[in-house]
Amino acid sequence: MKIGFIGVGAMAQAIIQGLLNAKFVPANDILVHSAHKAHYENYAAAYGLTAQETNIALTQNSDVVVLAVVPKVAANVLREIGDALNPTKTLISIVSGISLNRLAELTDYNLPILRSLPNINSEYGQGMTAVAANENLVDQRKQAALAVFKATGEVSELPEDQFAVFSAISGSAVAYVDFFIDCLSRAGVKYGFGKETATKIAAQTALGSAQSLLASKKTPAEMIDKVCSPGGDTIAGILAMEQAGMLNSVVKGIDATIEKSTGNSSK
Ligand SMILES: NC(=O)C1=CN([C@@H]2O[C@H](COP(=O)(O)OP(=O)(O)OC[C@H]3O[C@@H](n4cnc5c(N)ncnc54)[C@H](OP(=O)(O)O)[C@@H]3O)[C@@H](O)[C@H]2O)C=CC1
Ligand SMILES: O=C(O)[C@@H]1CCC=N1
Repeated sequence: MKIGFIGVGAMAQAIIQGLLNAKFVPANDILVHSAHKAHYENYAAAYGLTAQETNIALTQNSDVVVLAVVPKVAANVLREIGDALNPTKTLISIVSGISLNRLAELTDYNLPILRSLPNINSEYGQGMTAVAANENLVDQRKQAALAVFKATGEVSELPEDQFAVFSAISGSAVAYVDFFIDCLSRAGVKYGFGKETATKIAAQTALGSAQSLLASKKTPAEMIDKVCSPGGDTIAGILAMEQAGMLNSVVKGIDATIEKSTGNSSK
């Protein structure tokens, strides 16, 4: 199976590296093209991928075409490759905010299309990807498209009307979780730890907490209660964080993320 990536930015590279790590396909079966020749050619050369001169050539030579450009250029790229797509090829979009119907409208209503929203942790096989398939993507072809993301982490099939929220609490939330880790690390620095040491401690604590939460099948609140010894230090910290508006700050951040991706305000 030849997989072509239109765009080799941050998210495409994370998926490609995840696929290479998983040995999903031979490196030269991954085709790439992007806006800047030096960028996609150097990237292809570094990892043994196959560079393509144009988006159209990439589409013609791929079984699966992954649209990995930013939303504002996606429509033009889809119009450009429309004639090179046909129902024997699967179109996968990772573009935030573009519906299955809009993808078909810009190309061809007969195409098998998978709308996806991955996250950057795909690079290390720790991704979390939402997918929605159109009615033309079924059976083996659908399984092959899902396999691209299963090779790089967890996959959840979701109705399209949940994609914006998913994107906020997963795609974008990688940055928010890292932001929290950085906050812990800076607090460590305030009290004299070196930044590198503090970050390692905070990151391992976040990793261990997430793994323990999933393994325990308990709720986050139950895990919090186990850490808060009666009359102890942690409950004092939780109360101070809440007094500073922790929960509201996070929800406001998610509101802003959803508003940006949909143009709709929840208020
Ligand atoms: N970053 C993330 O964590 C996530 C991103 N996404 C989605 O992924 C998409 C890409 O985001 P991201 O990787 O962050 O963005 P980047 O800006 O890092 O990458 C965009 C890529 O598009 C390429 N490009 C621009 N114009 C064209 C064109 N006309 N033809 C071919 N390639 C073109 C650029 O080329 P060049 O490199 O040569 O300049 C670049 O490689 C977005 O739609 C975003 O919504 C979804 C989930 C998570
Ligand atoms: O910031 C963005 O627009 C993309 C979508 C989800 C994560 N990154």
